[in-house]
Amino acid sequence: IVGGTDSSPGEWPWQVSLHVKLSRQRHLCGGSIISLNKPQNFIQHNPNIWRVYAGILKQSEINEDTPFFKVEEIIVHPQYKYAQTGYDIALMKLDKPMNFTDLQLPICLPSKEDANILYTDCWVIGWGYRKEKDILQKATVPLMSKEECQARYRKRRIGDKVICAGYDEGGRDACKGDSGGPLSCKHEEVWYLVGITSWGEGCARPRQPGVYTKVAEYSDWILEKTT
Ligand SMILES: Cc1c(O)cccc1C(=O)Nc1cccc2ccc(C(=N)N)cc12
Repeated sequence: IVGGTDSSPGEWPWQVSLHVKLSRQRHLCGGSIISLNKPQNFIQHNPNIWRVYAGILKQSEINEDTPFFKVEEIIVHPQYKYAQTGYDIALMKLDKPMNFTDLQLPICLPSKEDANILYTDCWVIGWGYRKEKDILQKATVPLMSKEECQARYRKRRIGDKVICAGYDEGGRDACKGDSGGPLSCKHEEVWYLVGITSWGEGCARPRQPGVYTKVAEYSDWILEKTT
């Protein structure tokens, strides 16, 4: 996150840190807890190198004694190639059910009908660039129309299944390492997973907004894969 501020304990209980454990272990990207039913027919993606840390505020809280979830199965959207061409969404089935606490809770999924709601209180969070931060960073970002976003990214196709957010003057944005994390919007006292941090040209540059997977456009797919 660029231009953000420190989060408080329990402020974003749906945020998780995805670590990869090979010879070394490190934070790779974010993710969001959504409460699913029984997922099935998950495609394998070498799930056993992943470690999911929930209820974490600082990366320094993580050590060899910190509990984590293993990933039993991963499903990546079948049309995903790379972030810029969309379908940048994946589901991870944890190896055991998560008990919810004040520090680890699911966020609500928007329904397809919610695709046109004008959200005005949206935040992007993560432990990503710049300067890998210890404390989970948060930054509020205004959503942008598809037309304005397309005008900012002439060489790219900005379709209906992404949502853009950012400031024309730049300065506040998600960045590498925040990928997979939530664009959370509060609407009528409820938080919704409106977007998934996907890509952007650089980070927090003027007139180069952040591009997020528009979750409302995938609610059918998510439900199809998890019920
Ligand atoms: C390619 C690259 C780096 O190598 C290092 C840092 C940033 C970048 C980059 O151009 N953009 C990015 C690379 C990977 C994930 C990103 C996620 C969000 C944003 C965003 N601006 N909302 C930019 C990203």
